[in-house]
Amino acid sequence: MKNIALIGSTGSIGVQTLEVIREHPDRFRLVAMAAGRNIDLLIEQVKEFQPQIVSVANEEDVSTIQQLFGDRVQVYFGAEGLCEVAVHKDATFLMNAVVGSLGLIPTLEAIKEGKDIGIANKETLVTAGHIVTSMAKEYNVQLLPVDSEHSAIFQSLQGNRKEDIERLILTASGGSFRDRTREELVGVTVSEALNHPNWNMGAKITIDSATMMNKGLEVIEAHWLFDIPFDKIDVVIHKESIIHSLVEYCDKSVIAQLGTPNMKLPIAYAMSYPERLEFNQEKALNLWEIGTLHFEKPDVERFRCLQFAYEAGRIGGTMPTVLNAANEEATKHFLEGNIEFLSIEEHIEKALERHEVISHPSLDHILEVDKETRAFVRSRIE
Ligand SMILES: NC(=O)C1=CN([C@@H]2O[C@H](COP(=O)(O)OP(=O)(O)OC[C@H]3O[C@@H](n4cnc5c(N)ncnc54)[C@H](OP(=O)(O)O)[C@@H]3O)[C@@H](O)[C@H]2O)C=CC1
Ligand SMILES: CC(=O)[C@@H](O)[C@H](O)COP(=O)(O)O
Ligand SMILES: [Mn+2]
Repeated sequence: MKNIALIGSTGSIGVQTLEVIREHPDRFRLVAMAAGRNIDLLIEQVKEFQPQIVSVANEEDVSTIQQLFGDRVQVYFGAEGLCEVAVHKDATFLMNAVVGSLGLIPTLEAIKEGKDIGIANKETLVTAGHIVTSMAKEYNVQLLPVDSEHSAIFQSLQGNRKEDIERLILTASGGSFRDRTREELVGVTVSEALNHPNWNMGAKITIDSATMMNKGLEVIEAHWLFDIPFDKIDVVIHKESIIHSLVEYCDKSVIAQLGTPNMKLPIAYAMSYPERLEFNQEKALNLWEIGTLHFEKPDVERFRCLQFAYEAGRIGGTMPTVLNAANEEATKHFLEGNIEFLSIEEHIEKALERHEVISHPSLDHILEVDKETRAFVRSRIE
């Protein structure tokens, strides 16, 4: 039995993590969970999974949970609450399914307590990948990829030697606006941007997918997870999202992982690695039905965020922190209807241009740069 702590239980990855736990009660038990503001869903989850502790984003929601569950559940809130859940004494595995760099501190705290981490929350690796990976090594904990592309790479690496890797190839769907020209992006609406062709995900990552910042963040995520230089990480547009990513080896053999677009597979693989769980209810891949798969080179003039991410990743230090923080802030304002879709990349570009990079940043530097970048983007928008 593996005891799981889950942060981000009410989100897209969180809900699917709970489905995996529900379908495999002989393998997993939920002992601690954290949500943000979706208290109605959290209450249903607490009733069903009966964790020992829960956390919510806001203090005013604590009493609602306490009144319903009394002494059966301890209730925390805010950033400290997220950490309480992440380090719960009975958990051996943390599923980090929150969105944004707020996942960083709970991840580091869980690593210090020796928990293995299922990492869906890519922003944590983008903003402070050097700290997360070096601490994971120091405390001998596993960072198990949940992001579909990184799970595919992880699966394609099994049984092979790291020194034989020639190249990682990340696939990208191209997002909601894959077939539009730059001119056709002027004035696009939030609901158009949220209409991802293949995946049903949270709002922030769906917008990231439309700007292709998602793929940029994933390039940096792959760099840290697999310790591969940026020159050896490529992106290919593959509109069907059937091949989840590929690894090319020195003999030019390419190993890929395929499947229907379904996040439960990578979630379960991270939780059960190195074993695989049976999934009888999920739709199997039917290549006869699919027939044809397509591949294209991404146009970095059209998808500028992908280029920004490569540049920020190569510069390193605090540059990826700025990339991530500016993107989080600008995307939030797009979702709130305050800025145009194409302004997202402008705000990120300006934040990157003005930043004086710190080459080997400490955690304090990262937190300060994150805060300062968000304030800069906010001030431009206001
Ligand atoms: N969805 C997907 O298929 C994939 C997602 N990912 C990555 O996984 C992560 C999660 O994505 P996704 O599930 O789509 O996101 P969602 O927006 O669906 O869920 C985010 C979760 O974080 C919680 N949360 C937000 N703010 C706070 C806060 N201040 N305190 C505590 N909890 C908070 C939300 O709580 P609440 O809703 O209650 O406010 C929710 O549970 C992201 O980093 C994303 O990039 C990676 C690959 C695929
Ligand atoms: C499911 C998943 O891992 C997402 O990150 C997905 O890959 C987004 O699709 P894009 O390829 O459009 O960014
Ligand atoms: Mn992905």
